[in-house]
Parts: sequence; structure tokens; C-alpha cells
Amino acid sequence: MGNVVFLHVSRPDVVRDINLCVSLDLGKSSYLKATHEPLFGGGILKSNGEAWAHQRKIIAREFFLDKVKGMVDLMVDSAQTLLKSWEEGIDKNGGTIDIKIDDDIRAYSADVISRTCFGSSYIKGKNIFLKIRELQKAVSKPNVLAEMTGLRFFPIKRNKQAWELHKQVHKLILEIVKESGEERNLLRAILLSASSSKVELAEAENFIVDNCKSIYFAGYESTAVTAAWCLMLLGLHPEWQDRVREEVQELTMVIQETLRLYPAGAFVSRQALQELKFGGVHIPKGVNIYIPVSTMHLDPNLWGPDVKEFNPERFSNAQPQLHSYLPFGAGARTCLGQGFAMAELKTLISLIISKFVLKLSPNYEHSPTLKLIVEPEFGVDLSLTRVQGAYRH
Ligand code: HEM
Repeated sequence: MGNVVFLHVSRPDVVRDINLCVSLDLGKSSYLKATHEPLFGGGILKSNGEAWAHQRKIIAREFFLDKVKGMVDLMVDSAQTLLKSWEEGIDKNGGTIDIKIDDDIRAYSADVISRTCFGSSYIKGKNIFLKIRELQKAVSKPNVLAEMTGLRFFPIKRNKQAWELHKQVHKLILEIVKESGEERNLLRAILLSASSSKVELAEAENFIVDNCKSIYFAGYESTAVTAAWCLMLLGLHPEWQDRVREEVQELTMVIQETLRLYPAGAFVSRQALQELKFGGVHIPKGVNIYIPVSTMHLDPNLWGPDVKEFNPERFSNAQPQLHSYLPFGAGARTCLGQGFAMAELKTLISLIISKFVLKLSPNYEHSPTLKLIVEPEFGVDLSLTRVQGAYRH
């Protein structure tokens, strides 16, 4: 078990130092030496050093702002299934429905990321998400320390199931790779890079599969869960629904505030690739440092006395102090899909708000729970009616 430090102080200056010292030390690990475990393998999320830098270069350019702008129509298309099924549900049910929204939101997020990754093979690609979700459940344990230290990968029964799922996902991704033509998408970019790097076939296959899995996980689950939290908060605060209907720009603040209260990534983590000292703390080489994001996000000294309240207004004037707001992490390893995620969230939520009035259902049970990311344990239950009058599209 590796040594672990939890940084339970809310010190933006220390977080900045950690990011500067740790993530810029690129180390020397090769792709093959990267940790191999069933969920992430040696993909971008878990690799370090040159292996990480290489993968980041390939993937990041697929999510530059100009590319993201070109994906908005695709996102609008992906939202249609959800919008239509909610409208039909309301009409059939005499003007209102009570639903658990999570599966519909996940289906939207899966559709968007699958089209981005796999282009025209996206329907086949979506089946992979179901398996990755099973895989995520198979490796998740209530004990957070075991989650992060690798203990969960000892060969107990649960792990046999995880490795079995891992094999199935590997096979499915390679099937899509074999079928894929010349069209330009993320899979193709990863493919070209793997084939130009003159490595053994098995290594090239791992490179492709592990990065597809990393993108699936990073891009699908966190965005879907953030959308669910955001709709829960809007259901609880009808005044903010009105404000967003009046002025869609207000939605950015609503999403920022959602990410402050419910950051999908509970921890930003770094490994000390060399001995370090900051904030008076000595960190030996090899130690894993975990910064619990909510410690920063819920500190009244950084955010004021109303820190536990939903108040998107706090983002209207000043941007938060650097390194005190970490929903997408910070430094060299900051989330490379954040522009994409914000576009995806804004597209879906603005379409929903323009068509439906949301109310938190009495069936909703509030229980944020950590399953690698912070999710609503029992899902989000909303009562929906159609928007009347001027805003109806
Ligand atoms: C609301 C949605 C999202 C949230 C809250 C989120 C959050 C995060 C966080 C906290 C990190 C770690 C950053 C650090 O260590 O400093 C991260 C990394 C990453 N995210 Fe996201 N993310 C989201 C959506 C996405 C999407 C849509 C994609 C891609 C399509 C994506 C791709 C990645 C990748 C590849 C990394 C690893 C970067 C690296 O290690 O160099 N994320 N994300």
C-alpha cells in the first residue's frame, strides 16, 4: 500500500505549490511501466511522466475550443430523445410527471461522448458505457482509502468480476477499432498516434483501449452527475429557473455554483515523484497527496458565511481566488475536457429549462455518496410540467 497524505487544510497557496512542484515533474515512466488495473489501465488519468505528456498532447487537441464549438449541434441532437420522452410522458399523464432523471441524463452524456469518440460507430460504442459502469461498481468500495491505494485490486471475488468486465470492454473497443474507417474523431487520433509510435501490437492495443476507457470515464460519468445535481438544485430553487429562462447567461453561474457544492471529483491527487517540502510539511518521494476538494469549496474564510447555501450570484462579479475553486483541478493536469463539459451541460440544461418547470419531488432522498465520484445515491426525483407561454420553444 502506498503512503497517502490527505491535505485537510484549506490553503490555496499550498495547493498551488503542490501543482507546481508535483505535476511539472514529469518523471521518466514509460507507458508499459504505468500501473495496470481494470478501470483505468495505463491511460491518461493514471499515467505519469513522458507517457502522460504524450497522451495529453494527443487528447487535448481534440477538445480545443474551436473543436468544441463545432460539437454543439451534435449535443442538441443528442438531447432530443430525452426532451421528447419527457414531453410525451407529461402529455400522457395529464400535464405532470414524477421521474427519476438519472438514466435519461446518463443516456444523453453517453450519446454525446460516444459520438465524439467514435463518430458513426457511436451506437456500438454506447454499449461499452454500460460495461464500464458495471466495472466502476465492481471496483467501488465504501472505504475511500482502499479506493485510492490500490488495495481493491487484490484478487478477491469482486476483482475477478472486474477483470472479466475489463476483458469484455477491451474486446468491444478493439472491435470498433477494426471497423472504424477514415473519419476524423478521437478514436482515430489515438489510433494514428499508437500506430506511428513503433511499439509492440499488445502495447498499442493497451494504449488505445486504456485511453478510450479513460475518456469514457472522465467524460461521461462526471458530466452526467453534474447535470443531475444541477437539475436537483434548480428544482429546489424555482427563482433561478426563471432567471435562466430570462437570461441564459445566468446558467454559467448556476453550473459553477453546482460544481462548488457538488464537485464530481472529490479529490485532486498528485504523486510526489521526488522529495518535497511545502507549507512546512515534508513529503517523502512516492507519497500520494489527496486534496479533498470540498474542504476548499466549503470554507467560510474563502467563500463567506453563506458557504453552505446555493447562491450562484457569488460568481457574478468576482471569479474565485486562484486554487480555492477546484472542480476541474488545477495546473498542468487540469481537466482537459472542461470546455466540452461546460458546453454539454449548458446545452442540455438550457433546453430542459426552456421546456419544463422543475420541482424537487417528495420522493427525492438527499444522500451524496462517493463511488469514485460524488453521486446522488438514490438518484434525483423531479416533478415536471411544461413551461407555459413565452419561453416555450
Ligand atoms: C463536469 C464534468 C467534469 C468534471 C467535474 C471533471 C473534473 C476533472 C478533474 C477534477 C480532473 C483532475 C484534474 C487535476 O488533477 O488537476 C479531471 C481530469 C481529466 N478530465 Fe475531466 N471533468 C469533467 C468532464 C470531462 C470531460 C467531458 C472530459 C473529456 C471528454 C474530461 C477529460 C478529462 C481528462 C482526460 C482528465 C485527465 C487530465 C490529465 O491527467 O492530464 N473531463 N477532470
